[in-house]
Amino acid sequence: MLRRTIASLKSSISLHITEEKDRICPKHIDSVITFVLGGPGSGKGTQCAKIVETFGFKHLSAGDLLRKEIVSDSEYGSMILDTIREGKIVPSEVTVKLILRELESGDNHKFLIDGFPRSEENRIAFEHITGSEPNFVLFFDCPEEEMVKRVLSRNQGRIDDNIDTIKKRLKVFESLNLPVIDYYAKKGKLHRINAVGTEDEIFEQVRPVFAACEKKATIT
Ligand SMILES: Nc1ncnc2c1ncn2[C@@H]1O[C@H](COP(=O)(O)OP(=O)(O)OP(=O)(O)O)[C@@H](O)[C@H]1O
Ligand SMILES: Nc1ccn([C@H]2C[C@H](O)[C@@H](COP(=O)(O)O)O2)c(=O)n1
Ligand SMILES: [Mg+2]
Repeated sequence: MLRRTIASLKSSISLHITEEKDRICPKHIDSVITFVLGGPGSGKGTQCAKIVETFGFKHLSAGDLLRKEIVSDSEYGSMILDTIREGKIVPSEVTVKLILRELESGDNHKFLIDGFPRSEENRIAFEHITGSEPNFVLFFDCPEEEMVKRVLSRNQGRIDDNIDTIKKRLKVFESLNLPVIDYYAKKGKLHRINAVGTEDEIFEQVRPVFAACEKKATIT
C-alpha cells in the first residue's frame, strides 16, 4: 500500500491529498516520530547527532534529503536548487515523498525528522499522507544574531550559507515555521530548548525528553 502511494506521489507533483482513501499508514505503526524545529543555524543537526548516538534514533534531515536530490540528477533537482538558493520552501509533496522513502527503509522505528515541517502546508501534507502525527516536537529557540553568526562560520560549502539567503531564510522561518511551532505548543507536544550555550549544555536539556520517552516505552 505504502509503495503504491509513493509511486503515485512520484507520478504527480501537483497532488492534493484530502480524502481518507489517500491516506496511508506508516510501515511501522508503532514508530516514534519526533520533529526537530528551529531557525537556520539553531543547532538542529548538531543536537540530532547527539540524540542518534545516545538514544539510537534514525536522523532524517529534510534539507540533506533535498540536497541529495540536487546532486543525484533527479527530475526535481534544478527546482530544488533554485528554491534553496532563494531561501524558500520546496513544495510539500516533493519533501514528504523523500521523507516517506526514508521512513520505509531499514528497521529502525525511532525517527528524528529535522527541519520538517517548515510550514503549515508541510505539516498538513505529512499528516494527510501518513495519517500520523509526531509523538513530540523539539524547538531549538535561538536569537537571530546567534543563528547568523553560526551559519556564517559553518563553512560546509552550502549555497544558502550567505548573508542574503540567510536574511530570506529568517523571514521564512518567522512567517511560515513559527505558526507550526505554535500549533504544536497548543497541542501540548512542544519541548522548547534554549539553544544558547555549549553543545553539551544544550544536550542536557534534550536528554530528559528522550529519557522520558524511553521510560514510557518500557512501561507500556
Ligand atoms: N551550541 C552551539 N554553540 C556554537 N556553535 C554551534 C552550537 N551548536 C551548533 N553550532 C554550530 O553552528 C553551526 C550550525 O549548526 P547546525 O548545522 O547544527 O544548525 P541547523 O539548525 O541544523 O542549521 P540549518 O537549519 O541551517 O541546517 C554549525 O557550524 C555547528 O557546528
Ligand atoms: N521542509 C523543508 C526543509 C528544507 N527545505 C529547504 C529550504 C531550506 O532553506 C533548505 C535547507 O534546509 P536545512 O538544511 O536548513 O534544514 O532546504 C525545504 O524546502 N523544506
Ligand atoms: Mg541542519
